[in-house]
Amino acid sequence: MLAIEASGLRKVYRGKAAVEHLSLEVAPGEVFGFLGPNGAGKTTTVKMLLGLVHPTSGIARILGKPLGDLETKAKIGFLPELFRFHDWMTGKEFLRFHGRLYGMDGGDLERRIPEVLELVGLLGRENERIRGYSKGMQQRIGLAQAILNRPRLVFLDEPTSALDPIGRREVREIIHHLKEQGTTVFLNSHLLSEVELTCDRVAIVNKGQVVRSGTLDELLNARLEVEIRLDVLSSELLTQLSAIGRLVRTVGPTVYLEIPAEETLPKIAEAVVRSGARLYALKPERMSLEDLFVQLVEGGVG
Ligand SMILES: Nc1ncnc2c1ncn2[C@@H]1O[C@H](COP(=O)(O)OP(=O)(O)OP(=O)(O)O)[C@@H](O)[C@H]1O
Repeated sequence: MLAIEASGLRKVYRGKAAVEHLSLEVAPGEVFGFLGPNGAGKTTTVKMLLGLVHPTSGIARILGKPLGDLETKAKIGFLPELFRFHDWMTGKEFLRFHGRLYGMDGGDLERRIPEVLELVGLLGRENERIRGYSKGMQQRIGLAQAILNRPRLVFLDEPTSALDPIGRREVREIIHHLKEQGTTVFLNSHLLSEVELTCDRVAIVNKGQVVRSGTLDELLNARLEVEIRLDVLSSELLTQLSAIGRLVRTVGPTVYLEIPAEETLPKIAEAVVRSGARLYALKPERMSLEDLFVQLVEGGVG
């Protein structure tokens, strides 16, 4: 059973589609990154998956059940973006308040609160008012709230955007811990380097549609940029190399070539040797998620 399965989801606001034919599959236990530029339809998608907004059309199942199923809702956690806290409450009061909203009973809630406080590194600070917490602590108490009900699936909307590098690392560790416990994590984020470090699989969404999805290896190994360092570069060799891959640039006798796969590397070496040039380096580097994101979003690749 998939954690999330969506097919042809569409949401129209006042005649304009915010989400269009969106299909997704998220496996249980996976940390899934959902990426896209501002206005791409990410929040609308999450709201539909959470059962907060009705799709105009399309179907989705969450933990095997149709959208809006009440029993399923009890197994889902959610940390909204820029979560507004009742900041006059102490951390503990805040968690108690949310625990009751989740319908947790007193004994279970009192046992669970110290567990989540420990997990987010706030044990010992629970009797202080949230108003006095740093941004990082506020984000962590928000995370504690999102996992209080031991969810099988957690949606985190930009959980690290307000944090410094240490705060980000802490949130990454919490996500890692959730994964170890088998929790599925659906992460909305603009911070692509974070996503590269955290996620097993990603989907990139643009203008309401998924334009690319897969594991990071599948997406990023699909294109390699190779540095070919030579003693001399003849125009014949440059022509031959340009036929093997896409010429990115040359710097003196060094050529940068984009190639589709590692299997192309021996061809490059052969072409160089045949031309009589000497090969000092043949260095493939995979694209960063940021390169791919910019290419898909700016190039409008479907
Ligand atoms: N309640 C609404 N009424 C009308 N239009 C809406 C509503 N919610 C979203 N939209 C529009 O739908 C589109 C997608 O918005 P959405 O908030 O889902 O994008 P997003 O990818 O989450 O963006 P961001 O990264 O900026 O949060 C936008 O053009 C937005 O203006």
